[in-house]
Amino acid sequence: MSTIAAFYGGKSILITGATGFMGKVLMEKLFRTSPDLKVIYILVRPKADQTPQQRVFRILNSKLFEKVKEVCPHVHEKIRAISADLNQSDFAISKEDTQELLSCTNIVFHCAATVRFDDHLRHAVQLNVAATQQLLLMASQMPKLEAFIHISTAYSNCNLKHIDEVIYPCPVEPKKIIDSMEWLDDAIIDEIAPKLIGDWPNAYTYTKALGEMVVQQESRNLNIAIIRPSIVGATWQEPFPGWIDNLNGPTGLIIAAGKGFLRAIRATPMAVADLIPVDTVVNLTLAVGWYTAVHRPKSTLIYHCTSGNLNPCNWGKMGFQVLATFEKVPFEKAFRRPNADFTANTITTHYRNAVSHRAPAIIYDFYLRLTGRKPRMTKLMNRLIRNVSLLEYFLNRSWEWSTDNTEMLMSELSPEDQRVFNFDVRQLNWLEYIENYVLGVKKYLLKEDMAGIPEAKQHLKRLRNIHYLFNTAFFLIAWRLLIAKSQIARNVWFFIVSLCYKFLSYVRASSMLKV
Ligand SMILES: CCCCCCCCCCCCCCCCCCCC(=O)SCCNC(=O)CCNC(=O)[C@H](O)C(C)(C)COP(=O)(O)OP(=O)(O)OC[C@H]1O[C@@H](n2cnc3c(N)ncnc32)[C@H](O)[C@@H]1OP(=O)(O)O
Ligand SMILES: NC(=O)C1=CN([C@@H]2O[C@H](COP(=O)(O)OP(=O)(O)OC[C@H]3O[C@@H](n4cnc5c(N)ncnc54)[C@H](OP(=O)(O)O)[C@@H]3O)[C@@H](O)[C@H]2O)C=CC1
Repeated sequence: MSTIAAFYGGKSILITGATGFMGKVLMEKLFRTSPDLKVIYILVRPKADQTPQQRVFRILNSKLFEKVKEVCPHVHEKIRAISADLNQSDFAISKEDTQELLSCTNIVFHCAATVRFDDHLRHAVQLNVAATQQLLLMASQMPKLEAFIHISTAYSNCNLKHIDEVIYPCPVEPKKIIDSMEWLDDAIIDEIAPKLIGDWPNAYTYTKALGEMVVQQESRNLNIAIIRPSIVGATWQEPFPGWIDNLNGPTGLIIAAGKGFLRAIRATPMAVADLIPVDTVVNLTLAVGWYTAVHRPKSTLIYHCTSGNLNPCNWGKMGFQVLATFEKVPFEKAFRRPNADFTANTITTHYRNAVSHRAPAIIYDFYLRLTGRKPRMTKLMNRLIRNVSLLEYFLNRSWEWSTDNTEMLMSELSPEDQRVFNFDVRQLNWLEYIENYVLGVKKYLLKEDMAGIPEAKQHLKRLRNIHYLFNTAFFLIAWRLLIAKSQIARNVWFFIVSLCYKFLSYVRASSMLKV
C-alpha cells in the first residue's frame, strides 16, 4: 500500500482551480488513489450558462474520470462544489461555506490563477497575487490545516538564467502593487505596467513571482510548500496517455501546425523544450503535500518540476516528432498540408508571416468572397501570428533549474510510492510522449475519430495536388510575364526550346537507325 495514498485517506482537501487543466488531473488522481478521502472542497465560479454544480457534474462525467468511477463509485458525494470568485475580495463565498472550510480543511492545493500572457496587469495582480494573499489569510484560520501547497511556475524568475529552489525578491513589494491596483485607473496602469513588469516577459510570469513573495511574507505559522512546473503538457501515463483539454502552451500551436495554418515559428531548435506532463506535476504535488504535512520542514520548500536538467528535449526534436506524427495521424479538414519550420530571426519571421501566413489567407478570403461566403482566414491568421509572438520568448531561451529538493523528495519515497506517484522524468521517452500528445490532441481536443484517418490522408493528397497545380500555374504565368518583358528571358527560353528540339531529333534519328 502506498503511504502517500493512505495519508490522504479521511482527509478534507481544498483545491482552488479544480476546474482547470491541472486541477482536474489533481482531483482525478486523489479520487483514484485515495477513494477513502473524506471530502474535496473545490471553489468554482459560475460560468456562462452553468452553475458550479453543473460544471462539476460535467467534469465527473468526462472521459478523464472514467477510471475513478470504478474505484470510487460515490465520487459525487465526496466532492463539494463551493460557489466562489477569487476576483472578489471575500471570494464571494457564503458565511456557512466559509465556516465549513475553516473548520474542516486539512490540506490546501492552490492551483487557481490566470495563465494568460496578455492579461491586464490589474486582473493578473488580483488573481495571482491578491487572491493568494486572501487564501493564506483564510488558511491561517484553519485549525486542522496540515499543509498549504502553492502552485507557481518555473518561469516566475525567467528573467534569470539559472534558477535555484529559492524565492527571489521582486523590485516592488507585492503589497504596494496590490494597493496601487485598487486606486489606479486602467489607463495609468497601462502606462506604468511595462516599468513595473521590467524584464519579465509578461504580466503572468511577473505576478506569479509576486505571488511567491506573498506566500513567503504572509506564511505566518503555516506549513507551506511551493511547486514550480515548467511547460505543462498532456498526460504521460495516467489516467491514460495524451489527455489534454486546453490550448495553452504547445497545444494551440500543435493544432495550428496540424491544420496547416502554422508554417513558420521563430524558435531556436537547440533551445531546451522544458515540457513536463501534467500527471507528473500532479504526482509531485501530492507527494509534496504528504511530505510537507508529515515531515513539517522548518522553512517553505520550493520544488522545481522541470525536465531540462534531468531528461532534456529541444524544440527541434519536438517539432520534428510533431510533424512526423502528422504524417501517420493527420488532423481532419486541414487548410494545407502540415509543414512548418523554425525561423532564426525576426526578419525571416516577418517574411514568412507575409508569404506563408497572410498571403494564403488573403487569397483564401478572396475565394470565400467570390463564393458568397464570409471571409475569416485573415483574422484567424493575424490572431495566430499574435499568439505565437507571445510564446516566442520561451522558444528562444533555455533555463537551468536546480532540482535538489525534488530529488531529495524522490529519495524519501518508498518504492511503492515512487511507482504510484511517479515524477521521475528520467523515465520519459520523448518521442513516444510527443506522439501520444499529438494523438491526444486529435482525440480529446479536436474530437476526431481515428477511423477518419484514411479520409484525412486522402484530403492531404488532394491538397498536395492542388499545391502542385497552383505552383505550376504560378510558375508558368510568372515565366510568361517575364518572357514578355525581358529579352534575356526570351533568349534563355529559345535556347531551352532549341535544346529540347535537338534532343528529340537525336532520339528520333537514333531510334530510326536501330530499325
Ligand atoms: C515546426 C513544427 C511546429 C509544431 C509545434 C511545435 C510546438 C511548439 C510549442 C511552443 C510552446 C511554447 C509555450 C511556452 C509558454 C509556456 C511558458 C509558461 C508556462 C506557464 O507557467 S503557464 C502556461 C499556460 N499559459 C499559456 O500557455 C498562455 C498562453 N496563452 C495565452 O496567453 C492566450 O491563449 C493567448 C496566446 C494570448 C491567446 O489569447 P486569445 O487570442 O484571446 O485566444 P484564446 O486563448 O482566448 O482563444 C480564442 C480563440 O483562439 C483560439 N486559439 C487560442 N490560442 C490558440 C493557438 N495558440 N493556436 C490556435 N488557436 C488558438 C481558440 O481556439 C479560440 O477560438 P474561438 O473560436 O473560441 O475564438
Ligand atoms: N499550464 C501550464 O503550462 C502551467 C501552469 N502553471 C500553474 O498551474 C496552475 C494551474 O494552471 P492551469 O490548470 O494550466 O490553468 P487553467 O487556466 O487551466 O485553470 C485555472 C483555474 O483557475 C480558476 N480561476 C481562474 N480565475 C478564477 C476566479 N476568478 N475565481 C475562481 N477560480 C478561478 C479557473 O476556473 P474556471 O474554470 O472557472 O476558469 C481554473 O479552474 C496555475 O497556478 C498556473 O500558474 C504553472 C506552470 C505551467
